[in-house]
Amino acid sequence: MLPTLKHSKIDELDALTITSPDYTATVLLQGAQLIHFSTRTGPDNWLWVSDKAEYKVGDSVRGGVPICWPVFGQFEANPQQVKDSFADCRFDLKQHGFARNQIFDVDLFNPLHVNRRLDHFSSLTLSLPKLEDFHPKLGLQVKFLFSSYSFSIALTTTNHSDETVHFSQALHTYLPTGDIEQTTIKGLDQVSYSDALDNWITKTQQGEVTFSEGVDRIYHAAPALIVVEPRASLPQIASKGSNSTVIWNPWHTKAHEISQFGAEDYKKMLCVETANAHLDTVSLTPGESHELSVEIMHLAFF
Ligand SMILES: O=P(O)(O)OC[C@H]1O[C@@H](O)[C@H](O)[C@@H](O)[C@@H]1O
Repeated sequence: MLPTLKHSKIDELDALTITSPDYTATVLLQGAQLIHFSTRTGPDNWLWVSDKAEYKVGDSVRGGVPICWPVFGQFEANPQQVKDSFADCRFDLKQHGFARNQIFDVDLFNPLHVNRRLDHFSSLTLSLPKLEDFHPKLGLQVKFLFSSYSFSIALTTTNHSDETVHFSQALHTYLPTGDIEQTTIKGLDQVSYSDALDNWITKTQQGEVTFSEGVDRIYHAAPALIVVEPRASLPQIASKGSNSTVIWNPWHTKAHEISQFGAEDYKKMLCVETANAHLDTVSLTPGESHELSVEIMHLAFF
């Protein structure tokens, strides 16, 4: 049976749900935000979404995979060339850009792709509509691929202006965990990072990443990662077009500063973000495109 696409409303927001016998995925048109993916063998949501999530126009939902674009993090913390590229931008770039609050257009739903290994995928392609007065002129297309064992999200940014544009971005993936204090991330040993909670000092990761206090770090590399947590599943994360990885958990100490976030939520989530952020930015000459993508598989489900 081919996957089907159904439109629904979650409170104020339009959602598209793709259903096949092997998997289910739900994407919000606001922000092209994936909020649910599950498979027959991994039936719980692979993404963390806050119980306090609000589905309101103009507010990014806390959870799933928000898209930070065309600027990651606080605008002022970006390199000067990014700030210069967006100096005349009339959209709100204070934190994580503005794409996460925009309503995307649906370009295409394709229920069946087959790869060389004869795995079946469906795809959904959304794009940022042409925005009046968006300067510099950048296009953004978001393509989701769903299969019985993985999902991927690819952001393609195209420079339609007549000058070089420098930007930053992230696929801000929220993952669930059974217990943050027993969660580790493998793959970042010896990678240097900027510690946002310690004056942006550069440090070097020793061994696996563990969580016993708030973590807000930008690692200066994007290797393949495995998240090890107490439940049986082991998300494996592969990135392309990315040179930085953001790891974030606000802990109870900052929980109250985060919207749509409960006091205890930090125990059950972590963010592993596929990014070009902080010292790492993308530069596009006129007419050039760049693709950033993440693929998540669950090893234990094979
Ligand atoms: O509350 P927001 O805007 O969704 O941001 C959440 C977090 O996003 C992370 O990517 C940042 O590293 C954190 O510093 C930030 O607090």
